[in-house]
Amino acid sequence: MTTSIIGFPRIGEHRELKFATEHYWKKRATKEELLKTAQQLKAQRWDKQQKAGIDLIPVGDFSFFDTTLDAAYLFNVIPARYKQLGLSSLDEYFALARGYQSETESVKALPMKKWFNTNYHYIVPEFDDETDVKLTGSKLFDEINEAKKHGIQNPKAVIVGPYTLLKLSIFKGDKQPQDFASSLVNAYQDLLAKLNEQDVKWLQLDEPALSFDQSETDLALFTKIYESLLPAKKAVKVLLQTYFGDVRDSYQTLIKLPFDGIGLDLVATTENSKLIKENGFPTDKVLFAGVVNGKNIWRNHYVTTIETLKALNVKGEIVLSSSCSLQHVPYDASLETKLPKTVQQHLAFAYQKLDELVELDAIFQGHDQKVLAINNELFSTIKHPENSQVKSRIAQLTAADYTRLPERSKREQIQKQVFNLPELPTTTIGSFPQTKDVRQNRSKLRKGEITQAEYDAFNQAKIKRIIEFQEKIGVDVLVHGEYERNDMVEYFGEKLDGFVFTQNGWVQSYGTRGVKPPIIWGDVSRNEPITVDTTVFANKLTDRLVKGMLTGPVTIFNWSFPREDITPEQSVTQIALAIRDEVLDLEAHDIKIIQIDEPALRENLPLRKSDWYRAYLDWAVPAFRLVHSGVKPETQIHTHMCYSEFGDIIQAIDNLDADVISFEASRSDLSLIDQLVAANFQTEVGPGVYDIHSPRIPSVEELEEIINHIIAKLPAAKVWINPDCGLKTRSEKEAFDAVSNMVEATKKVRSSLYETNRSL
Ligand SMILES: CN1c2c(nc(N)[nH]c2=O)NC[C@@H]1CNc1ccc(C(=O)N[C@@H](CCC(=O)N[C@@H](CCC(=O)N[C@@H](CCC(=O)O)C(=O)O)C(=O)O)C(=O)O)cc1
Ligand SMILES: N[C@@H](CCS)C(=O)O
Ligand SMILES: [Zn+2]
Repeated sequence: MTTSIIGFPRIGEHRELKFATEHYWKKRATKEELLKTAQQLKAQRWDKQQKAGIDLIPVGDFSFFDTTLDAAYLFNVIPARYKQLGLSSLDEYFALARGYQSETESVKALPMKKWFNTNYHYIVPEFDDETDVKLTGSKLFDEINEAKKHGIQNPKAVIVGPYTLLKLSIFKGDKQPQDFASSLVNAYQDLLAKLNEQDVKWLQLDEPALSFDQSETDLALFTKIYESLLPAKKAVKVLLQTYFGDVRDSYQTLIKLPFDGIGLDLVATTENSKLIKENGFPTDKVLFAGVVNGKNIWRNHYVTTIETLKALNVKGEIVLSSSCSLQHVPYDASLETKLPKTVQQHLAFAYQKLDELVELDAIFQGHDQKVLAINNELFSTIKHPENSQVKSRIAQLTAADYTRLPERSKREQIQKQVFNLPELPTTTIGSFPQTKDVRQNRSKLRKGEITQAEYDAFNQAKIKRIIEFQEKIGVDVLVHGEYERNDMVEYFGEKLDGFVFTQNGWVQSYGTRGVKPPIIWGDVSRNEPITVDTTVFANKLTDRLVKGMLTGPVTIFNWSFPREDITPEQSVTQIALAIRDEVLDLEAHDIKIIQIDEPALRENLPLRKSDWYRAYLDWAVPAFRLVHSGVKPETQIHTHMCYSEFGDIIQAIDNLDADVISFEASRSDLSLIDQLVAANFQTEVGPGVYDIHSPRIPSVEELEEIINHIIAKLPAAKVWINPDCGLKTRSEKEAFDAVSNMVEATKKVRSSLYETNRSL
């Protein structure tokens, strides 16, 4: 046994799981049809891995929505309000992930958060004082049986570990994570017993939470859990798997505990290699060396990898593995037929990464030096297109380019006067539903079935309709709807020089939703306007304010596959200059409010706090300022962020120096508001008043209550009212009803505010 992977993409080579699940949700397919698609996809993944020659194949990494939710469901971490719905287990599972609404019932979805520093989102499990943790589910065991039946003789069972499960969950009652440790240990012991019965040889417990800073209390909890759990393992070997970062504070603990294997990410950081070299690695444990990058799509440079492995000087057994689950990269680079060969030959998606592991293994064992030479030759020819103009523009930047004048409080006064908006102005985050006809229109353009003029005319009709809708219900700051965008990052990538695109490079973002990240291949520049035509078209249709809508440089970078020959700071600055030009162009075309979305700002924050500023925020925040520092005082700059923990970087967010920021806050119970108050946050804020990822429509009363809650804490003069993210994933009915309720609720709160003011 010499190769393994942590996990594999599960959406299907052609997103079969997305379509099957969405059909099931719309009652256009039966449960049996959905299960059949899932079965076929699992079989295909196993076949691919087996054929490639992977020795230890993960089972349990498949999911209908999210594997953290799968673990919570398996262990009965299901709040009573979902159980009370009396649904089938599959529908109950989906209710946790997406919320549930019927004639008589209405339950919100559990919160969704970014999975560490990726664009994948997990569902946050919820414990309360009534949570009775025990092994009640069977998914993992069913999949082990299924895999064995399919001919996978030696499956590696995979599940989120107990420590990470506790660290990522929310606790609604008085009980704290440590209060659930012993019942969780019992449940995992039962899991081990079942796997023993199934004659499973390896269990991979994913504990990526160890990549965060660990306090003494954290480590004590971790140790307590595993000291109790590991004696129950009997014949099952336990692999403690980490990824995305280093285990500097837990390494000593890990090597002392009786794990049979330890999995470390040797790509994201050099720290883990350093730990092994300096402290040694126990000969009685297997090192699962994460050497093939699960987060980026470039080919592995074998010489460097072999050197890294040799330098570890590990005397015991080494299994070559991926640095994290391969779910963060697309399935198959060989499906990409339109890329220039100069680019294509450097790509490795999940299938190619399986081959890389097997080839590396052969080289490491001294069998295949020819492959090594071919790989070396490939790397000697790599050449990223350079742009000297961009380089010299960056060289000439000074502090003034990063500073917007006058200061924000003065701008706030000027803008209030110029715009004369009512209290609690309403707006949306940008996108309106990307309905089937919108996608089909784009698909027809791609296939050459319609002309560009026909494509544009269709989108213009959509823009006209959505402007009319917003005017009719009384939204204060309008958007054009983003109909022309396949995605908020891919679209910008397509319009900028320096990017290349895949036809089928889909990666799961959450549930059934996927993205096709563009690839940064050369220096980035803007050679033509991007959004000016559509925004100006919308602006001319109404007397109300229309907000221009851009994606910020950090988000464009984070949600693309980045080149690795220049630093992230260099790439982001190049993109920032390109978006700056677009901002100034919009302003020159009479667009008075411009939103520059940065939902990924928090995502790429280093996992270790000591690296936050020096290694990231010190250049990421200025990059945003560079984008908007050139506009007039009366041009209002908005930004938007969603689905991350913002509490700990609130100051950095204020330092972006935007005029207004909209946040996702509704799914996380608006706790962000208290943090904003505590931080004396200066930017005007639009805390999302409802969750757009759920099909559930919030009532006017519910929204009134939320708005009142917000303005009880924040000064109404600084508050905007908006949904928590764009509406592109909703149906038109869901979006229209919810936004109408939001505007109606705002009007009611507004009039009661005026009443109160009058009576004072
Ligand atoms: C806001 N978020 C985003 C994130 N990351 C991004 N890169 N973009 C985001 O907007 N991260 C955080 C959050 C939440 N994440 C997401 C991610 C993805 C979606 C989403 O709605 N994805 C769509 C796919 C979008 C897209 O690229 N569409 C293309 C292709 C459409 C297509 O499938 N076309 C078919 C034909 C159409 C038909 O006949 O019906 C085809 O080509 O075969 C496009 O519009 O052109 C998804 O469905 O997964 C939301 C939030
Ligand atoms: N403007 C984008 C932001 C999503 S994070 C949208 O509305 O979809
Ligand atoms: Zn968002």
